[in-house]
Amino acid sequence: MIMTEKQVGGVIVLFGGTGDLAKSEIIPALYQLFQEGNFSEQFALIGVSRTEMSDQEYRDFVREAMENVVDKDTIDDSFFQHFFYQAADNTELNDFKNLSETIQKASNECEADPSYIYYYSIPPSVYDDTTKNLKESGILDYEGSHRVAVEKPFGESLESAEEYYDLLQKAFDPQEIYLVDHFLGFESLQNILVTRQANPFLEAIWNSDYIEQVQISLPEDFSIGSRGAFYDENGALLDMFQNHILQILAVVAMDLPEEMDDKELNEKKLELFKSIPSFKLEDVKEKVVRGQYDTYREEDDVPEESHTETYIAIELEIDSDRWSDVPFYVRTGKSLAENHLTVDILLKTSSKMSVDEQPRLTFSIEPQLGISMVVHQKHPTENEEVLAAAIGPDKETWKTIHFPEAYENIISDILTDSERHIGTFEQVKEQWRITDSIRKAWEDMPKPDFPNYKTGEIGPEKAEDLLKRNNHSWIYRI
Ligand SMILES: NC(=O)C1=CN([C@@H]2O[C@H](COP(=O)(O)OP(=O)(O)OC[C@H]3O[C@@H](n4cnc5c(N)ncnc54)[C@H](OP(=O)(O)O)[C@@H]3O)[C@@H](O)[C@H]2O)C=CC1
Ligand SMILES: O=C1O[C@H](COP(=O)(O)O)[C@@H](O)[C@H](O)[C@H]1O
Repeated sequence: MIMTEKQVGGVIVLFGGTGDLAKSEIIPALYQLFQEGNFSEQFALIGVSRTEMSDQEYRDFVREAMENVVDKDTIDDSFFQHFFYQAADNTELNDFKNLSETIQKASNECEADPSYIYYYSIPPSVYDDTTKNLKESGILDYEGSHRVAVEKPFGESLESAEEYYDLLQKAFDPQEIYLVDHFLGFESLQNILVTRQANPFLEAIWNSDYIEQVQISLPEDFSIGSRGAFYDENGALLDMFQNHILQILAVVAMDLPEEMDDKELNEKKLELFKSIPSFKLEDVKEKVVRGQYDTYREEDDVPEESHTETYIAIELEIDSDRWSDVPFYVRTGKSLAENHLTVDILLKTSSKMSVDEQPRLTFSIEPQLGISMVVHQKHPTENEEVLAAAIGPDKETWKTIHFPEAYENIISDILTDSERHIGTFEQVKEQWRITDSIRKAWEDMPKPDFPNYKTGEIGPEKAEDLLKRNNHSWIYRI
């Protein structure tokens, strides 16, 4: 159990309750928290989307979502009694009057506590109307506490993120606003911080004296599926780099505070973001590679001439003494040969002999978990040779532990007023500054020659060249 000694109740309004994210992540996480006994009987969830459905149909939908992730014979039916549904177009104030009635009905039936969470699992384009209508319909005037959770990407640029946030602040206090980046909920990402803090020898080498380069890799072996409309507007830069990748990079590169409390960690992370320079046009030409997989333009809701990138590889620099001249390489893409989330810290070697693999420390975040290391050792039979040998991870320890899913940690934070796995708006603004600088340069460059990589392969050739310039190469796990 990850939440608290105390069970929580209240009302969750899940906007986008029929969408991909609700089905694949949010509902299963809620079920897990329910199963662990974190919810009291006094809780209700209202799914909202434009699709017409009865409460019973929504309960069936939720059951189906659960059947995808747990054995259907083991599902606890009492979970579904807490679910209700309201069809509403979030852009229509009138529909919020119906929503208000459904909230009252669900609250009465479940005797729900007067604590309200509004989860925006909806396209960013409807965030503003949702906030306005929640306020104007009087829902936010109900007695009790009100919190809002907003999915990434938060905004479409620094400017629009500021506008969204201003509007949110007209309806909610800053401490009631949760900007969700679910990667921060990965236990194995948080583990990087704890490992650094708990092993002083690591902090001692966590700098350019010992570290030659860092690689953060998030290749995905699946396509954009049914998310064409959303994806084509965003691309890999906004979908993965602006949020997840920059947050991972911050966890790896930030200075550690003296006290590992949430506030100080967030401040150190903000300092790190501020030390990443914005990209200039020349930097982008040299250090940013984009790609598109061969069949992307045939996907549903994707224009035939789309120039949206489904792949990016970027070399970032961090302007600090700790990281001077250490390149941070990041890459992500759809329809690739690999599927994992891995952070490789490549270490300098003093070995005179040439060894194929460089010494490194690896944090495997998904789907494998754990830490492993490659060190240079004496060759057992050839006295004059050195070989690279792997150490760990300790699979036996991991086997005995249940790792909460990312969304369990995130939702648990929202329910319990914690900010452990939540970033801040100041960080989001810095993330946009960096991202916008790349986008601005792209606007001034000729359109890329897309598509430029084959489904099921490692990505565009130019991504290889990006590292070759520095005599480095990507670590692939195929
Ligand atoms: N899917 C994923 O893996 C992840 C998604 N996210 C973020 O989560 C959010 C949702 O993504 P995802 O679930 O994939 O998107 P989907 O397109 O699958 O779902 C969107 C949901 O919003 C509803 N919706 C859309 N427009 C309106 C409207 N005007 N009024 C009311 N409801 C509306 C849709 O239902 P209907 O059409 O019936 O109205 C649907 O339930 C996005 O911000 C995305 O960036 C974040 C992390 C991962
Ligand atoms: O936010 C997103 O994340 C997923 C990857 O997250 P995971 O938890 O499924 O590994 C990514 O596929 C998606 O495009 C993006 O919107």
